[in-house]
Parts: sequence; structure tokens; C-alpha cells
Amino acid sequence: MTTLLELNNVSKKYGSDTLALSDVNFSVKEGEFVSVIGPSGAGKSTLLRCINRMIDATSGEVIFDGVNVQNLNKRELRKTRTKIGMIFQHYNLVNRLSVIENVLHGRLGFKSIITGVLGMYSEAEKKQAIELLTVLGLEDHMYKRCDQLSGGQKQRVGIARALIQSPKMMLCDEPIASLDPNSSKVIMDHLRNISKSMGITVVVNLHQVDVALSYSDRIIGVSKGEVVYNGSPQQITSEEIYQIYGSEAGELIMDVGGKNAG
Ligand SMILES: Nc1ncnc2c1ncn2[C@@H]1O[C@H](COP(=O)(O)OP(=O)(O)OP(=O)(O)O)[C@@H](O)[C@H]1O
Repeated sequence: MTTLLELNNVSKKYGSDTLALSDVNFSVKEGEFVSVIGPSGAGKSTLLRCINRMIDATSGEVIFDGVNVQNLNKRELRKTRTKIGMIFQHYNLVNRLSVIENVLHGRLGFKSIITGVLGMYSEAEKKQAIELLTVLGLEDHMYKRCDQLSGGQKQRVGIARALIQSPKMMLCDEPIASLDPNSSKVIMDHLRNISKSMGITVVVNLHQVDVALSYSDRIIGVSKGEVVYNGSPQQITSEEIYQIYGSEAGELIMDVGGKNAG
């Protein structure tokens, strides 16, 4: 499989003394499902945001689809970002607009400012929005305002909005942190389907180590801005979970069940 994303010695400093990321190195292959896990403040959000330059890394290289994103000018960055779908913990939808309008917003990166502002979408784009909403089980909610939806439904709108970009990669920042276990499962199953059936690379930040272990091809463990684990979910040991989570690890190791027992 081809490498889609590569981080080389990426560091991020906020101000003069917060080193949020320190010399991060890893790569992700096309179609891979990778979870980034770690305690609060470890640097997971910063890491994800440095990939599409919502935050600029202080040093290092981010190579996505053969391009060093650090070197892109505004126009080139806009083009590269159309290949990267983004999912947020708080969905980032426009609540007063309908579900389908929110999904169509995913096409804005492809349009001129004028056509975008006027909300001019082609019939093909509208058809694709309807198809995606149907795949995500939202066919009965397309014309509702987003503020009438549950959290799990809102997150599915967020996924449809990202998919309509036809992205090569999805970056998901804590996509289930605000959801109950049933809605979380629905979202994680959709993300797995996106990677396995659609061949789209998924990189997801997760708090829930048990969820990360059961859905991912690979786990990247981050602690205090450093990658301390990069490997398969099957091989991670209690000691490694302890190394990632420090004093918060006890409960998590119990959660992973007898996986590492004996
Ligand atoms: N805009 C900012 N300005 C200054 N410091 C920041 C900023 N954003 C994050 N930090 C700091 O950088 C470190 C990493 O934060 P980050 O949000 O990336 O961690 P995280 O692992 O995503 O945590 P959480 O799971 O709580 O969101 C923390 O020490 C945080 O306080």
C-alpha cells in the first residue's frame, strides 16, 4: 500500500514555553484506519490540526499525497484541503440551515466565492448529497434544520459533509466524545466502512482506548507531545498503555478487559 501521509520531526510550540508536539514522526498508508490516543493535553488535537494546517507546525514536515503542506500558498492549501475531510467533536454545523444545505457546504472548497455565497450547487452535487445522507441513514431528515437533530445524527451530517468532498483522508477530532455509547458505535461503524469499503484513510483522535483498539489497524499513542507507541492494537501491552496514559491508565487497562491478562 502507498503512503498517503508522512510526518517528519513535527514540533509545535505555543508561545515560548508550551511544547505541544515534540519531534513527531509517523506515516499512514492509503485506506488505513489509525487512531491517535492519549490523555487530555497530550497534543492529539494539535497533531491533527497541524496535518491540514489549521495550526502551523513550528518545525518539521507534513507530506500529504506527495506534497509538503508546509510550503503551500493559500490557493494550493485550499486545493489540498478539499482532499482532507474533517470531523469535529462539536460537529461544526450551521444549526439554522437544513441538513442537506450543511452537507452541500462540503463543496464550497471547489467553488468560486460568488457561486459559493449564492449557494449555487449543481444537480449532480444535490444528488450526491442525497445519496450520502441515505447511506448514513438520514434520508428522513434531509430538510430538517440541524438544530432539530440528536448529537449522533449531527455527527452523521458532519460525515456526509466531509464525504461529499470525495476526500482521500478523513481527520476526525474526538468524533464520539459528546455521544452516548449507542450513537458512538454507529459513528465508529460508519468510519470503519469509510476506510474499508471506500478506501479512504481515516485518522481519528480518541479518548476511549477500548474503542480505538477494536476499530483501528494501527494505534499511535501520544504522551506529553511525543509518540510513545506506534503499532498494532493487538500487540499493545498494559505497560504501553500505562506509558501513554500515566496515572490515568489503571481504569483503562481494566476497560480493555482480559486482553493483556496472563
Ligand atoms: N491555542 C493554544 N495556546 C496555548 N496552548 C495551547 C493551545 N492549544 C493547546 N495548547 C496546549 O497544548 C497542549 C496540547 O493540547 P491539545 O489540545 O493538542 O491536547 P489534546 O491531547 O487534544 O487534549 P484534549 O484531549 O484535552 O483535547 C496542552 O498543554 C494545551 O494546554
